[in-house]
Amino acid sequence: HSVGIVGAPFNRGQPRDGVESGPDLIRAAGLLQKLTQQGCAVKDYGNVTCDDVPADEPFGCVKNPRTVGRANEQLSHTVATVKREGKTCVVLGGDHSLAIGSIHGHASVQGQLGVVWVDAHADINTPLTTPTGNIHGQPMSYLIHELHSKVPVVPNFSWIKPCVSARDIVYIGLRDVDLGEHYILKHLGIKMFSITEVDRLGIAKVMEETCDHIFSQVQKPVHLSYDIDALDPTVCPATGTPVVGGLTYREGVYITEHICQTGLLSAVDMVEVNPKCGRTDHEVKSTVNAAVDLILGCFGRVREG
Ligand SMILES: N[C@@]1(C(=O)O)CN(C[C@@H]2CCCCN2)C[C@@H]1CCC[B-](O)(O)O
Ligand SMILES: [Mn+2]
Ligand SMILES: [Mn+2]
Repeated sequence: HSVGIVGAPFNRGQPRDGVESGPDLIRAAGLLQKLTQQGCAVKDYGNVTCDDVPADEPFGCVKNPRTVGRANEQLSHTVATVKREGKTCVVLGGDHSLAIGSIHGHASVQGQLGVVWVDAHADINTPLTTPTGNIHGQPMSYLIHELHSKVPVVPNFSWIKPCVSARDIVYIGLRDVDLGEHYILKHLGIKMFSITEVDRLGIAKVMEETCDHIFSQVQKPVHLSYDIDALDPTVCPATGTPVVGGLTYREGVYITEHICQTGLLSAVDMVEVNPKCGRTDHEVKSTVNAAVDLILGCFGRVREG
């Protein structure tokens, strides 16, 4: 595997400090060395700059729109460069608003994508449905063709062209979905496996059905957007919006191993690691180490050795 690492220390998509340290914490835990040891060719593209845009007043409810929009435009260009160089792109977050730039840049080079969104949350609020105004709860709404007419043009977001079809999306791990999001998911008929389905079917069947759904019409490159809060807070406590009853470590890793085996993984985001949300050093380490292991699973690490 040829891998390009991009740091996206974004924190303006949500209110908590600390998530901007995610990229360098994950690097410090040895991600690049471990990928190299398991046979990957790894290139580090450094961190995308995301300086605060001055006077970044809310746009309706939407908070920090200009800063988040500008940072994602930069990220989109960087991800496109990594893809043009023929590498699988790994974006290290940073909050989940980075999926705007990551998926946009990916699609600008690869065209039609399959998106697997692993998360406790759907992150599909529009500027008009968001209960918090935090853009990390909204990224998908800016990217989906079928929602284009429902999303107002936010300052510094006009560069975004919708690039994902509702039928090419699968959610895994949902357990905290807002009313407006649930309406959107049902109205668009988006495939989702909540934690209830994971319990009912088992993770192996969930992954089999996920791949059947995404590859039903045609094989396409896969964008895996992995929010660390999909895993249970006992495994990954150091995150901004923890929700009880999450995926086990084993289920989390199984997802990445299965996606790896398709041979179609083209980009992966690893987001929402926030060291300041860990109460002890052990909690931070547990969260960061899980993030590293999930990424290693994307690139061929198998637990049997
Ligand atoms: N839907 C949300 C939004 O702010 O839009 C509301 N939710 C918090 C709220 C707390 C009270 C019970 C209901 N949930 C967080 C989520 C965004 C998560 C972003 B992610 O990147 O962590 O997934
Ligand atoms: Mn989440
Ligand atoms: Mn998320």
